[in-house]
Amino acid sequence: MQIVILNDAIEVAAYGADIFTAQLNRNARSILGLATGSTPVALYQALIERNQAGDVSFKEATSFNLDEYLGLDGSHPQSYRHFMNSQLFDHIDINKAHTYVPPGDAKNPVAACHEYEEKIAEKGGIDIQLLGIGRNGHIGFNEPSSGLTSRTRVKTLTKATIDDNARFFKPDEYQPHLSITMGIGTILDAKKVVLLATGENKAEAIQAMIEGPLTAACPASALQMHRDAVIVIDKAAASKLKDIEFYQHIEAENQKLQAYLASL
Ligand SMILES: N[C@@H]1[C@@H](O)[C@H](O)[C@@H](COP(=O)(O)O)O[C@@H]1O
Repeated sequence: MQIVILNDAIEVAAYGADIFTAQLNRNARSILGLATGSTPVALYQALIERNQAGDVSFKEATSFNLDEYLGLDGSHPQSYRHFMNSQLFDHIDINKAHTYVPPGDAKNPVAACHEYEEKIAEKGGIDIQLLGIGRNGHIGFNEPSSGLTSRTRVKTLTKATIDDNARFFKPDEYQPHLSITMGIGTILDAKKVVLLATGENKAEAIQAMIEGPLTAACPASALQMHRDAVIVIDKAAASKLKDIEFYQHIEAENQKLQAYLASL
Protein backbone atom coordinates (compact mmCIF):
# COMPACT_ATOMS: atom_id res chain seq x y z
CA MET A 1 0.00 0.00 0.00
CA GLN A 2 1.14 3.51 -0.78
CA ILE A 3 -0.21 5.79 1.95
CA VAL A 4 -0.48 9.48 1.08
CA ILE A 5 -1.49 11.77 3.95
CA LEU A 6 -2.54 15.27 2.89
CA ASN A 7 -3.82 18.32 4.74
CA ASP A 8 -7.48 18.35 3.76
CA ALA A 9 -10.23 17.14 1.45
CA ILE A 10 -9.31 19.65 -1.26
CA GLU A 11 -5.78 18.28 -1.51
CA VAL A 12 -7.12 14.70 -1.50
CA ALA A 13 -9.44 15.46 -4.43
CA ALA A 14 -6.67 17.19 -6.39
CA TYR A 15 -4.26 14.29 -5.78
CA GLY A 16 -6.91 11.79 -6.94
CA ALA A 17 -7.67 13.91 -10.00
CA ASP A 18 -3.94 13.97 -10.86
CA ILE A 19 -3.80 10.16 -10.81
CA PHE A 20 -6.84 9.83 -13.09
CA THR A 21 -5.62 12.57 -15.42
CA ALA A 22 -2.21 10.90 -15.75
CA GLN A 23 -3.86 7.53 -16.42
CA LEU A 24 -6.08 8.94 -19.20
CA ASN A 25 -3.25 10.94 -20.73
CA ARG A 26 -1.12 7.78 -20.78
CA ASN A 27 -3.93 5.66 -22.21
CA ALA A 28 -6.96 7.43 -23.66
CA ARG A 29 -8.79 4.09 -23.89
CA SER A 30 -8.48 3.40 -20.17
CA ILE A 31 -11.09 1.30 -18.40
CA LEU A 32 -12.02 3.30 -15.32
CA GLY A 33 -13.65 1.90 -12.19
CA LEU A 34 -15.74 4.61 -10.56
CA ALA A 35 -17.38 5.12 -7.19
CA THR A 36 -20.22 7.06 -5.62
CA GLY A 37 -20.72 8.63 -2.19
CA SER A 38 -19.85 12.15 -1.11
CA THR A 39 -16.06 11.63 -1.08
CA PRO A 40 -15.45 11.42 -4.87
CA VAL A 41 -17.61 14.47 -5.67
CA ALA A 42 -14.74 16.97 -5.37
CA LEU A 43 -12.50 14.72 -7.49
CA TYR A 44 -15.21 14.53 -10.18
CA GLN A 45 -15.54 18.31 -10.04
CA ALA A 46 -11.79 18.64 -10.62
CA LEU A 47 -11.96 16.20 -13.55
CA ILE A 48 -14.88 18.13 -15.07
CA GLU A 49 -12.86 21.37 -14.90
CA ARG A 50 -9.81 19.72 -16.44
CA ASN A 51 -11.91 18.11 -19.17
CA GLN A 52 -13.57 21.41 -20.04
CA ALA A 53 -10.17 23.12 -20.06
CA GLY A 54 -8.93 20.50 -22.55
CA ASP A 55 -6.36 19.00 -20.17
CA VAL A 56 -7.87 15.51 -20.21
CA SER A 57 -10.33 13.64 -22.43
CA PHE A 58 -12.74 10.79 -21.68
CA LYS A 59 -13.82 10.36 -25.32
CA GLU A 60 -12.22 6.96 -25.70
CA ALA A 61 -12.59 5.81 -22.10
CA THR A 62 -14.95 3.22 -20.67
CA SER A 63 -16.20 3.17 -17.08
CA PHE A 64 -17.64 0.62 -14.68
CA ASN A 65 -19.23 1.67 -11.43
CA LEU A 66 -18.77 -0.32 -8.28
CA ASP A 67 -22.35 -0.71 -7.21
CA GLU A 68 -26.02 0.22 -7.42
CA TYR A 69 -29.08 0.00 -5.21
CA LEU A 70 -31.25 -2.96 -6.10
CA GLY A 71 -34.80 -1.78 -6.73
CA LEU A 72 -33.97 1.66 -8.15
CA ASP A 73 -33.89 2.26 -11.89
CA GLY A 74 -31.42 4.70 -13.37
CA SER A 75 -33.88 7.58 -13.48
CA HIS A 76 -34.42 7.50 -9.70
CA PRO A 77 -32.70 10.54 -8.15
CA GLN A 78 -31.00 8.36 -5.51
CA SER A 79 -29.78 5.73 -7.97
CA TYR A 80 -26.05 5.62 -8.50
CA ARG A 81 -26.62 5.85 -12.28
CA HIS A 82 -28.36 9.17 -11.72
CA PHE A 83 -25.55 10.25 -9.37
CA MET A 84 -22.89 9.46 -11.98
CA ASN A 85 -24.74 11.25 -14.76
CA SER A 86 -25.32 14.38 -12.71
CA GLN A 87 -21.95 14.46 -10.91
CA LEU A 88 -19.72 13.53 -13.84
CA PHE A 89 -20.94 12.04 -17.12
CA ASP A 90 -23.28 14.91 -18.11
CA HIS A 91 -20.37 17.36 -17.91
CA ILE A 92 -17.54 15.54 -19.67
CA ASP A 93 -16.91 14.21 -23.18
CA ILE A 94 -17.39 10.52 -22.29
CA ASN A 95 -19.61 8.41 -24.55
CA LYS A 96 -22.43 7.43 -22.17
CA ALA A 97 -22.90 4.14 -24.03
CA HIS A 98 -19.47 3.25 -22.66
CA THR A 99 -20.42 3.92 -19.03
CA TYR A 100 -21.63 0.90 -17.08
CA VAL A 101 -23.44 0.88 -13.74
CA PRO A 102 -24.93 -2.35 -12.36
CA PRO A 103 -28.63 -2.40 -13.36
CA GLY A 104 -30.66 -1.78 -10.20
CA ASP A 105 -33.85 -2.60 -12.09
CA ALA A 106 -32.66 -5.94 -13.53
CA LYS A 107 -35.47 -8.48 -13.77
CA ASN A 108 -32.96 -11.21 -12.94
CA PRO A 109 -30.37 -9.56 -10.67
CA VAL A 110 -28.29 -12.72 -10.30
CA ALA A 111 -27.90 -13.06 -14.07
CA ALA A 112 -27.17 -9.32 -14.26
CA CYS A 113 -24.24 -9.78 -11.85
CA HIS A 114 -22.70 -12.45 -14.07
CA GLU A 115 -23.23 -10.27 -17.12
CA TYR A 116 -21.51 -7.34 -15.38
CA GLU A 117 -18.45 -9.49 -14.66
CA GLU A 118 -18.45 -10.72 -18.26
CA LYS A 119 -18.65 -7.17 -19.59
CA ILE A 120 -15.65 -6.09 -17.48
CA ALA A 121 -13.67 -9.09 -18.73
CA GLU A 122 -14.74 -8.45 -22.35
CA LYS A 123 -13.36 -4.89 -22.12
CA GLY A 124 -10.04 -6.22 -20.85
CA GLY A 125 -10.41 -5.54 -17.11
CA ILE A 126 -10.30 -2.36 -15.07
CA ASP A 127 -7.13 -0.28 -15.31
CA ILE A 128 -7.77 1.94 -12.31
CA GLN A 129 -10.46 1.61 -9.66
CA LEU A 130 -11.59 4.51 -7.50
CA LEU A 131 -12.87 3.64 -4.03
CA GLY A 132 -14.32 5.33 -0.99
CA ILE A 133 -14.74 3.55 2.32
CA GLY A 134 -17.69 3.12 4.64
CA ARG A 135 -17.36 3.78 8.37
CA ASN A 136 -17.55 0.02 8.90
CA GLY A 137 -14.74 -0.62 6.41
CA HIS A 138 -16.94 -1.51 3.43
CA ILE A 139 -15.78 -0.93 -0.13
CA GLY A 140 -18.41 -0.78 -2.86
CA PHE A 141 -21.24 -2.40 -0.94
CA ASN A 142 -19.05 -5.23 0.34
CA GLU A 143 -20.15 -5.14 3.94
CA PRO A 144 -18.28 -6.81 6.83
CA SER A 145 -18.33 -10.61 6.39
CA SER A 146 -18.01 -10.28 2.60
CA GLY A 147 -15.89 -12.98 1.02
CA LEU A 148 -12.42 -11.70 0.24
CA THR A 149 -12.50 -13.34 -3.21
CA SER A 150 -16.15 -12.48 -3.94
CA ARG A 151 -17.36 -11.40 -7.38
CA THR A 152 -20.23 -9.11 -8.44
CA ARG A 153 -23.35 -10.20 -6.59
CA VAL A 154 -26.43 -9.13 -4.67
CA LYS A 155 -25.54 -7.93 -1.16
CA THR A 156 -27.66 -6.98 1.81
CA LEU A 157 -26.74 -3.65 3.40
CA THR A 158 -25.98 -3.35 7.11
CA LYS A 159 -28.09 -1.10 9.29
CA ALA A 160 -25.01 1.13 9.73
CA THR A 161 -24.72 1.68 5.96
CA ILE A 162 -28.47 2.23 5.55
CA ASP A 163 -28.33 4.82 8.35
CA ASP A 164 -25.22 6.51 6.89
CA ASN A 165 -26.85 6.79 3.45
CA ALA A 166 -30.28 7.82 4.78
CA ARG A 167 -29.16 11.46 4.47
CA PHE A 168 -29.57 11.20 0.69
CA PHE A 169 -33.21 10.03 0.89
CA LYS A 170 -36.31 12.02 1.86
CA PRO A 171 -37.84 10.92 5.18
CA ASP A 172 -40.81 9.18 3.51
CA GLU A 173 -38.86 7.85 0.53
CA TYR A 174 -38.22 4.12 -0.05
CA GLN A 175 -34.58 3.33 0.77
CA PRO A 176 -33.31 0.04 -0.61
CA HIS A 177 -31.61 -2.43 1.70
CA LEU A 178 -30.17 -4.55 -1.10
CA SER A 179 -27.55 -3.75 -3.70
CA ILE A 180 -25.59 -5.13 -6.62
CA THR A 181 -21.88 -4.65 -5.98
CA MET A 182 -18.61 -5.68 -7.53
CA GLY A 183 -17.04 -8.25 -5.23
CA ILE A 184 -13.79 -7.83 -3.38
CA GLY A 185 -12.18 -10.21 -5.85
CA THR A 186 -13.47 -8.03 -8.70
CA ILE A 187 -11.94 -4.94 -7.07
CA LEU A 188 -8.62 -6.70 -6.42
CA ASP A 189 -8.43 -7.61 -10.11
CA ALA A 190 -8.16 -3.91 -11.07
CA LYS A 191 -4.59 -3.10 -12.12
CA LYS A 192 -4.48 -0.10 -9.81
CA VAL A 193 -6.73 0.89 -6.90
CA VAL A 194 -7.07 4.41 -5.48
CA LEU A 195 -8.98 4.79 -2.22
CA LEU A 196 -9.91 8.26 -0.99
CA ALA A 197 -11.07 9.04 2.55
CA THR A 198 -11.50 12.29 4.42
CA GLY A 199 -12.78 13.29 7.84
CA GLU A 200 -12.50 11.96 11.34
CA ASN A 201 -15.51 9.65 10.97
CA LYS A 202 -13.41 7.50 8.61
CA ALA A 203 -10.37 7.34 10.94
CA GLU A 204 -11.30 4.05 12.60
CA ALA A 205 -11.99 2.28 9.29
CA ILE A 206 -8.72 3.63 7.86
CA GLN A 207 -6.76 2.38 10.86
CA ALA A 208 -8.35 -1.09 10.56
CA MET A 209 -7.74 -1.19 6.80
CA ILE A 210 -4.05 -0.25 7.02
CA GLU A 211 -2.90 -1.59 10.38
CA GLY A 212 -5.47 -4.22 11.26
CA PRO A 213 -5.41 -7.86 10.27
CA LEU A 214 -6.54 -9.03 6.84
CA THR A 215 -10.13 -9.87 7.69
CA ALA A 216 -13.62 -10.00 6.24
CA ALA A 217 -14.63 -7.96 9.31
CA CYS A 218 -12.98 -5.00 7.55
CA PRO A 219 -13.48 -5.65 3.82
CA ALA A 220 -11.12 -2.79 2.86
CA SER A 221 -8.25 -4.67 4.57
CA ALA A 222 -8.24 -6.87 1.44
CA LEU A 223 -6.39 -4.00 -0.26
CA GLN A 224 -3.33 -5.07 1.77
CA MET A 225 -3.06 -7.84 -0.82
CA HIS A 226 -3.19 -5.52 -3.83
CA ARG A 227 0.11 -4.85 -5.57
CA ASP A 228 -0.74 -1.24 -6.53
CA ALA A 229 -3.12 0.27 -3.98
CA VAL A 230 -2.82 3.99 -3.25
CA ILE A 231 -4.57 5.25 -0.12
CA VAL A 232 -5.10 9.01 -0.24
CA ILE A 233 -6.38 10.46 3.03
CA ASP A 234 -6.49 13.73 4.90
CA LYS A 235 -5.01 14.26 8.36
CA ALA A 236 -8.39 13.76 10.04
CA ALA A 237 -8.91 10.35 8.41
CA ALA A 238 -5.29 9.45 9.31
CA SER A 239 -5.68 10.53 12.93
CA LYS A 240 -6.05 7.01 14.39
CA LEU A 241 -3.06 5.48 12.59
CA LYS A 242 -0.46 4.27 15.08
CA ASP A 243 2.53 4.56 12.74
CA ILE A 244 1.63 7.79 10.99
CA GLU A 245 5.16 9.25 11.13
CA PHE A 246 6.60 6.14 9.51
CA TYR A 247 4.08 6.35 6.64
CA GLN A 248 4.96 10.01 6.10
CA HIS A 249 8.65 9.11 6.08
CA ILE A 250 8.06 6.33 3.53
CA GLU A 251 6.15 8.69 1.27
CA ALA A 252 8.88 11.34 1.45
CA GLU A 253 11.45 8.69 0.48
CA ASN A 254 9.14 7.48 -2.28
CA GLN A 255 8.91 10.97 -3.74
CA LYS A 256 12.72 11.28 -3.74
CA LEU A 257 12.97 7.95 -5.53
CA GLN A 258 10.38 9.02 -8.13
CA ALA A 259 12.23 12.31 -8.72
CA TYR A 260 15.50 10.40 -9.16
CA LEU A 261 13.93 7.93 -11.59
CA ALA A 262 12.41 10.79 -13.59
CA SER A 263 15.84 12.40 -13.87
CA LEU A 264 17.47 9.32 -15.43
N1 LIG B 1 -21.54 2.25 -1.80
C1 LIG B 1 -20.97 3.49 -1.38
C2 LIG B 1 -19.48 3.30 -1.16
O1 LIG B 1 -18.86 3.03 -2.40
C3 LIG B 1 -18.88 4.54 -0.52
O2 LIG B 1 -17.50 4.38 -0.36
C4 LIG B 1 -19.54 4.79 0.81
C5 LIG B 1 -18.96 5.96 1.57
O3 LIG B 1 -19.54 7.14 1.11
P1 LIG B 1 -19.11 8.60 1.53
O4 LIG B 1 -18.01 8.97 0.63
O5 LIG B 1 -20.35 9.41 1.30
O6 LIG B 1 -18.71 8.56 2.96
O7 LIG B 1 -20.93 5.04 0.55
C6 LIG B 1 -21.67 4.03 -0.13
O8 LIG B 1 -21.99 3.04 0.78
